Amino acid sequence: MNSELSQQKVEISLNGVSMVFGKKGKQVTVLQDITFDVHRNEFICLLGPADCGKSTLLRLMADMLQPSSGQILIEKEHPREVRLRRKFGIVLQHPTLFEWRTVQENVELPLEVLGQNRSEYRSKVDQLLETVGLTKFKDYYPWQVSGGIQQRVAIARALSLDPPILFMDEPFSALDDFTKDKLQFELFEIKKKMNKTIVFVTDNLSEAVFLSDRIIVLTAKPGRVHSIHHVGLGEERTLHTRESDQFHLISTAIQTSLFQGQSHKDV
Ligand SMILES: Nc1ncnc2c1ncn2[C@@H]1O[C@H](COP(=O)(O)OP(=O)(O)OP(=O)(O)O)[C@@H](O)[C@H]1O
Repeated sequence: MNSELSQQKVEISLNGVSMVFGKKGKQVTVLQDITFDVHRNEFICLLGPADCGKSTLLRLMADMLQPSSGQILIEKEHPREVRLRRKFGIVLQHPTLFEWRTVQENVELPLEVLGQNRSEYRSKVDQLLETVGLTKFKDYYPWQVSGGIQQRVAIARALSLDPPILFMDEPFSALDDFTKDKLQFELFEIKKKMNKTIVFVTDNLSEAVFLSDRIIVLTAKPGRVHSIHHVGLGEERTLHTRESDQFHLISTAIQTSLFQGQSHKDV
């Protein structure tokens, strides 16, 4: 571990986490003995081949599933406690917005459900819409805006209660390359501005390198931690980041890990 990282507070810790599903009368081990920490304000990507258990791992962290063995702690508590205190937000591949509510009303929904007073949260929501670049779309309905804008709405909604942690499951995979690049850049800026810890699932190497502080490379079935890579691109990401020597260097190293992780004999 580099010394800068060792000084940061551990926010999420996974210790020997395994997940076994029963499928057609058979037990299938999807994740095996997963151990790593996520530090406060870190951007971590879970990267691995299709079907290696990335989404399952994210769902375990978000208390949507319980591990078959091992332990997950967030701020030293069970994910359930943290979920009940609404200390994390979740963004999935498809934004699942309410079609009959405007962009602003979709973003406000979690605050409304909690019974908060609209006059008190309005200025906070306005600020959030500004941060994620949605101010000019706030009175539109989801069907009137593009897929990229819809996903921004889902991100803003996940941030509406100002949780310190964001779990994101392939949120940009359904978008075209141009929109994807734009949203990756914007997400990096949002993370910096709002000081969030982000755990992001992807099978896109370039996306993982562009966004992350560290990348956890998982092996093919069962998913295990093959290697953990410090990306080392610093605090600024620009249109030229992908052209840098460091970007190519780290991408090549991760590509090798992914390749090795496909074949368990090589791990
Ligand atoms: N509730 C469940 N019951 C049984 N099997 C499941 C369940 N959830 C996931 N699986 C299985 O776990 C395996 C891993 O799925 P998961 O979605 O976590 O992989 P992934 O790496 O995110 O895949 P992809 O990149 O293709 O989205 C799959 O074979 C899937 O069928």
